[in-house]
Amino acid sequence: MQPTPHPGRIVVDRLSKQFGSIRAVDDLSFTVEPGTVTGFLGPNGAGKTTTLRMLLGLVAPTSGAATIGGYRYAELPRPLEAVGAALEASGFHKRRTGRAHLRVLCAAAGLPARRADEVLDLVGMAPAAGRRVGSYSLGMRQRLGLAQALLGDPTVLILDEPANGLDPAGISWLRDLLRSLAAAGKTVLVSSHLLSEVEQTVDDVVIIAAGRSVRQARVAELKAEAQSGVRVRTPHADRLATALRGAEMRAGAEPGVLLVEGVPAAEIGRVALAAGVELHELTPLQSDLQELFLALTDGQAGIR
Ligand SMILES: Nc1ncnc2c1ncn2[C@@H]1O[C@H](COP(=O)(O)OP(=O)(O)OP(=O)(O)O)[C@@H](O)[C@H]1O
Repeated sequence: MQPTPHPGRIVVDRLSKQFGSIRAVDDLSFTVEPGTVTGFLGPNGAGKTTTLRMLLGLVAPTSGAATIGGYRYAELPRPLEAVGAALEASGFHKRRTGRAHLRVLCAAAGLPARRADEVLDLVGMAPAAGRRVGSYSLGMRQRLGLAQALLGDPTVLILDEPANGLDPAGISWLRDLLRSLAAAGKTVLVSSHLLSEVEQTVDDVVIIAAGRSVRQARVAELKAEAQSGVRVRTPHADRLATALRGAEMRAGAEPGVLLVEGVPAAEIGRVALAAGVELHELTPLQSDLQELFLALTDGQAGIR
């Protein structure tokens, strides 16, 4: 007998979708674990939304399977408690208030009406709960979409470009919310076409281009790869360079500054200490994840 999968585990297994002559998703496989925030990244047209729609049973796969806790969406015993999703911030009834919109959904799902106010509060929309959705800004509609996704207190949260339309304070708020949901054991999958937008939010990334997986990794791993060196300032640059022999390095623009590639800052510190070299600065240079993302997806970009 197969072991029962964790109810929060998402498994995408050799998933493909053909739309006429376009292979929107092509033999894609990945797993998303509970307790993590995973970024689902790719350029425009890469196949992110199509994949999420297949996960949510809104589009039938041409082949392969996408399951949540071992079930295809349509087979989930209690879908609202299993999965909450926000695909796009439209499709709201413009003349209803945010509160009324959510109360209709509560009634349909057998949830108490007060749950509408609880989730509006959770997404910072309590002050606008009584306003018509038609008067909401894009960012407010995004928050309402998120509130809707959270209604059933689901184990898994699937969000398509949730940061769209949010201001910097909103993005930072979203980051904290998603991190706290993951810390509470939920599975969070968020799509984005900007790695830089989600790099501080996500633990893992699945990067796709032209419907295919190009990279799956921990963000920390990608950051280490994209790391563009360590700046070291010392009055004994020559001695340090000798002690670090073998490492790739060049002199910085200022005297006493060395730029070292491929050796972590901690290791440079250790070598300097062992060699009795005084350090005045040891700075890992800003990694440029977006550059790495572009390099990974280059030439296979989305628009087909
Ligand atoms: N219903 C459909 N009929 C035909 N083609 C479709 C359909 N839905 C998506 N596609 C095509 O499938 C490809 C993938 O689209 P998808 O919306 O999944 O990409 P995406 O990664 O979400 O892009 P974006 O970042 O621009 O939202 C595109 O070429 C798109 O035109």
